[in-house]
Amino acid sequence: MEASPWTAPDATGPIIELKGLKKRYGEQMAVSGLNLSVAKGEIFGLLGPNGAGKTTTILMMLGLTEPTEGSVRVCGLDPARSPLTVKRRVGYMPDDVGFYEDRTALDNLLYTARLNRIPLEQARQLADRLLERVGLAEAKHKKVGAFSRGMRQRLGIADVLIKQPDIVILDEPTLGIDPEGVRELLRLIRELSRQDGLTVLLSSHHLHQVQQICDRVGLFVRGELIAQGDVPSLARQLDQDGAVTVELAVGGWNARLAKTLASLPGVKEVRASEAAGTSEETEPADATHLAAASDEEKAGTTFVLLACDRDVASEAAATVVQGGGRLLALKRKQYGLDDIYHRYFEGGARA
Ligand SMILES: Nc1ncnc2c1ncn2[C@@H]1O[C@H](COP(=O)(O)OP(=O)(O)OP(=O)(O)O)[C@@H](O)[C@H]1O
Repeated sequence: MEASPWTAPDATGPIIELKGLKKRYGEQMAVSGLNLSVAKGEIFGLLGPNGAGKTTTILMMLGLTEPTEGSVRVCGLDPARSPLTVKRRVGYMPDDVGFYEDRTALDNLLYTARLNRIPLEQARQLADRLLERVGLAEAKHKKVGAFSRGMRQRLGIADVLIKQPDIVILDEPTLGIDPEGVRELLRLIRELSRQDGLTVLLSSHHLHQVQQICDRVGLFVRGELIAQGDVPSLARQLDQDGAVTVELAVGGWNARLAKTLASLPGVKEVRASEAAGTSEETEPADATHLAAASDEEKAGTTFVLLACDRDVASEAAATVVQGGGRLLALKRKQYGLDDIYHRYFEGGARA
């Protein structure tokens, strides 16, 4: 018989809570001191390179492997003590979902429903609804062996949803799917979170995809969550580490302006290039309103890139205006997860 939960599920608290979580395999520390909270309805992305500890963490959340140290709470339950209850409330989709290949999509779902003790009539209704939801209504009587990778993944989602879980954990859900299939799958995941209040934990290497749909992201490196937050807050963290780029389009550029900008505290480098034959590197991406400028004006425009260790945008603007220049465009570079990923994972400050 299953042990009773340590704490009652709390409607307002985090639906997933990991504290000081560690997992050791022999000499190898697969997960070391992980702290993480995920709120109900949130889409959280676990992002990290191979061997970072993502799967091990997921297995501990599912009660499939025991932590060496620390605590796991999923829906207020300890998965190691209440594995069956946790299994009922959490749907897990591994990166390669196993189906009965010679059975139809519908039969596979009904089989999962039976394992979860869902009465047949209810299971049929649920399966029909879910197949519709994941865009497989037409293919419900086709054998899964003939399904494409994208169709299998969508069926995988229906398969984890048939037991009506509170949380779904998706391990590399978009692996091997074509771009259109990826878009469809991401749209579906987003919809399930927003419309149905489902909590989604998504493990991935794919920065762009994670960035598109996750509310928050955790960066996993060598068993540690080195940073977590929404993308803008991770970007701010990146800025604080010293990497802001301010881009300006200036009319009436001159050597004095260059010198004054270079002397602003925090400015490390000033690079300027004329509009005619400008390099992409220094042309502000947001300089669209320059399109309205006359050729004469454009010809007199200089694109200026300031490499800084803090945000100097407003001081730079004031400097240009006070120095007699015309400020035609200004842009502070926004960092995406790509920049963050490279910074942290590939020889960056903390790597
Ligand atoms: N059963 C096991 N026995 C021994 N070592 C293991 C075991 N499972 C995982 N490891 C090790 O623990 C570390 C973390 O592995 P894990 O599979 O959790 O990483 P991951 O982030 O999921 O990687 P991937 O993206 O490749 O799936 C790796 O160094 C791995 O070799």
